[in-house]
Amino acid sequence: MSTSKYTTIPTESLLLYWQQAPSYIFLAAVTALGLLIVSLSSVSAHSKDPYIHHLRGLQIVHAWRFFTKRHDFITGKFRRITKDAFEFYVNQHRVVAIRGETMRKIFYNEPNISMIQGHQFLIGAAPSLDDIKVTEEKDEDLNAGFMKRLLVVQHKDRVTSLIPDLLQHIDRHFKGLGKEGLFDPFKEANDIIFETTARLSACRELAENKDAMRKLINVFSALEEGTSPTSILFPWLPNSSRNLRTNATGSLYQILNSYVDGRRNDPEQTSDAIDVFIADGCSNPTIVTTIMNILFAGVINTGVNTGWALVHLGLKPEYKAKAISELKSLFEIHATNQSRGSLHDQLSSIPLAAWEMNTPVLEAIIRETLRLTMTSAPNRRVMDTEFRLGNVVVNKGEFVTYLQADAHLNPAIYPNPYSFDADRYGPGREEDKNEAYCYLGWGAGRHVCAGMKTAKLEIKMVLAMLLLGYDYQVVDEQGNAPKSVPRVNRNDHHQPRPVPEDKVYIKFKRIVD
Ligand code: HEM
Repeated sequence: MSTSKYTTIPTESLLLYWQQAPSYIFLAAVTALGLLIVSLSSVSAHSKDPYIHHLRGLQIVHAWRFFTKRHDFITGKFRRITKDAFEFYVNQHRVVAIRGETMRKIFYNEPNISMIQGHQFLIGAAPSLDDIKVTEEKDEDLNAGFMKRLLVVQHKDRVTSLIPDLLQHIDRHFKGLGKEGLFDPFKEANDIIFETTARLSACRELAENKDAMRKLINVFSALEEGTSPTSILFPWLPNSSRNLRTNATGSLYQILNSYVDGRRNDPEQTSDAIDVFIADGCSNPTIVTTIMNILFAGVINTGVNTGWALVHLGLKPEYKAKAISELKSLFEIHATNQSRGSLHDQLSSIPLAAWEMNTPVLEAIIRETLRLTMTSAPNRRVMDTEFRLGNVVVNKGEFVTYLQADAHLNPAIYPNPYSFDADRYGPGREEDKNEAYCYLGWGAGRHVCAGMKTAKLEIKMVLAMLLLGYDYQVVDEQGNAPKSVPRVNRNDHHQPRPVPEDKVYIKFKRIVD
């Protein structure tokens, strides 16, 4: 009898053994083989450009780090090299990472590089009806069509008429948390912004339906989970996260489509966005795609930055006091006899123009919040002929990536860059003018955020409601004041919340009726 602990499989039974192997063994083997092929095939590919540092080693390892630890990967590599650009490969596609003012200026100004294609390939996550084989009519430039509809959604008359509703949504949400207690600022800010963005971009029935809101929020989280590095780097592998993504997009379509149908069948026409789109002759897929994209922009950026603004103000009493005083003086100027009721009624008396133009303290707080949060990497794909960034050349079809942290956390531009200091933009300092395009919170050059006004209004309204309606402090898991400002999870390029060890809460007590 053999004493070996290993079983020897005779060669002739290997085939049989393989055929009978459970499917996960098969999957693992296919994965390993795929990894090997991808790694080996890209290991030696590199340009001879003397201005670009070529990352040696297995390209799949670099690509993996780019998708899982993007911030650490890019900053770590730049720390070790002297050139201002390095290249690596993602699925055979060359990606060039750049740094410094000269290349940043060209990156943000160049017309022939595509932001959409850059983000689609190197970030993913945005929902697309292509994933569920629902087609939009393609007779218009889709991006131009989307921008046109975004203007409709953000038209000042519509937004003005919706201000009372938006404030009521925010107030109702906060009231739902009770008179005092603890909440997670990132979760609640995310949910509130989701609701207000749904009110702005879709219709009242959707924003007021708590179940539908909850389902949509869950679907958006599933979309993020469905954009795993594996699904991007090994698109040919059977992959559960891709199924998750397809299912999530399917549910998203179903929910939003039912509201579009609902409005189509309702004889009463409102000024809600869906009705305006229907009146403009848009098809259901076009309307659903528009709402999905606006919600997505709101979810990934507005929610997380609102959460951070609440945290920074909670930790900086001097800015909190300044913000409260600014809001109270707006009240005094704009309050009418009719607006002496609840907090949201009172805030509704502040006109849109005043929210936009007469809130310099809140503006500076948002600006500084974004500088600290928005440190990930916008991406571009070269569409026409080669793209020259000074001496660095990127060819048609290839990608360029620029880490915003290169500017936002650069001590030569923003002294003491990790500290929250909303006065750094004021007269005499103006640190955001220290270099060209060194403030990138809302983008720059060719791609400035098209939803900035909406996002700012939403953030200001949430801050106003919490600052005027509550006493609040930021506390850690033990209920104590945190010893330092929570660190941003800079490797999360979807929603940079605090790193898990620095999780914080808002301890609140309502002080108005
Ligand atoms: C605090 C919230 C937000 C922040 C910080 C933010 C930031 C940005 C940034 C940095 C860019 C440029 C990206 C790049 O260069 O690759 C951008 C572009 C864009 N954003 Fe926002 N965004 C926010 C909210 C929104 C919202 C709510 C919408 C829609 C309602 C929106 C719509 C867009 C669009 C359509 C573009 C592309 C513009 C273009 O193609 O030129 N954003 N945003």
